[in-house]
Amino acid sequence: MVKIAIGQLCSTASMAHNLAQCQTLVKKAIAAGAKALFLPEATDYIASSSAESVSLVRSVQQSEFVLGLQREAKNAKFPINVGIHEPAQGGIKVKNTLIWIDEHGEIVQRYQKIHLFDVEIKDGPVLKESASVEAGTQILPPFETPVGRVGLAICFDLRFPEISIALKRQNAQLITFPSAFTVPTGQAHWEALLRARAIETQAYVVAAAQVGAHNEKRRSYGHSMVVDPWGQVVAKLGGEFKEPEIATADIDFDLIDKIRSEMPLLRRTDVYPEI
Ligand SMILES: O=C(O)CNC(=O)[C@H](CS)NC(=O)CCC(=O)C(=O)O
Repeated sequence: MVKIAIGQLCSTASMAHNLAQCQTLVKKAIAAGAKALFLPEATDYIASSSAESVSLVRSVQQSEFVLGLQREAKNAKFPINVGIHEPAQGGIKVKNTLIWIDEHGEIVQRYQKIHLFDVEIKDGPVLKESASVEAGTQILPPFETPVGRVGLAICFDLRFPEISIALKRQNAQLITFPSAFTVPTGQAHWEALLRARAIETQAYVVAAAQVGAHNEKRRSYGHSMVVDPWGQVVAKLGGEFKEPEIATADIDFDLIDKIRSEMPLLRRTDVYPEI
């Protein structure tokens, strides 16, 4: 059994301000006895346009935000999973990535978001992530951490169960979906999707989310949560932003093993392809 924390905040275009919010979250997570902190998608910044996003991006070696979090991780010997932006080749677009900073402060794993959020919902959000973001092309194999074997995915990837199924096949015990969901799609789908991914993978689903108004145009749904491998919501935050908040959950490895042995989900790869 090991405790994890999810952090919920409202990132703006100020990386210094976002780092300060994360430093608060690290303190709260450690005080609560957590052994790792999971932060949302795009925690380094949320811009108000594609052009602003491209103008803000820095390499990890030059990002005050990432360097600051690496210092936190190293000083406290405390792993941090955080969604950031990184420059793409050519300097025209950015990558939407998720990095694992280990207890030595080193970036040891990196996943690049595969599915980009291009939507045009009538009377709802219109967003074209692909205007500024380059899509990833690989599912990252799950990796060992002090809080279990972790598989990485980001936000809109949640709607594509293939990633979760592939991570489960490779024995992930925790699957992350750091997010910045829109309010209407969050109200309609967020919890149902997260619980479905947990139930079908029999893994913990760890979903740290952005919350509140980032700028005049963008607001996120919040409701960060952790779902256990039986589909129960075991940690949950709200949908209003007042201050950076954490919630904690115990990761019970025996529960994962018990559920997987009591109800084996053996795939019929003779009927449909293995993912
Ligand atoms: O823009 C950034 O910097 C950070 N990226 C995001 O906020 C992304 C792309 S706009 N948001 C989503 O994928 C929301 C998905 C969603 O809301 C759904 O699937 O319903």
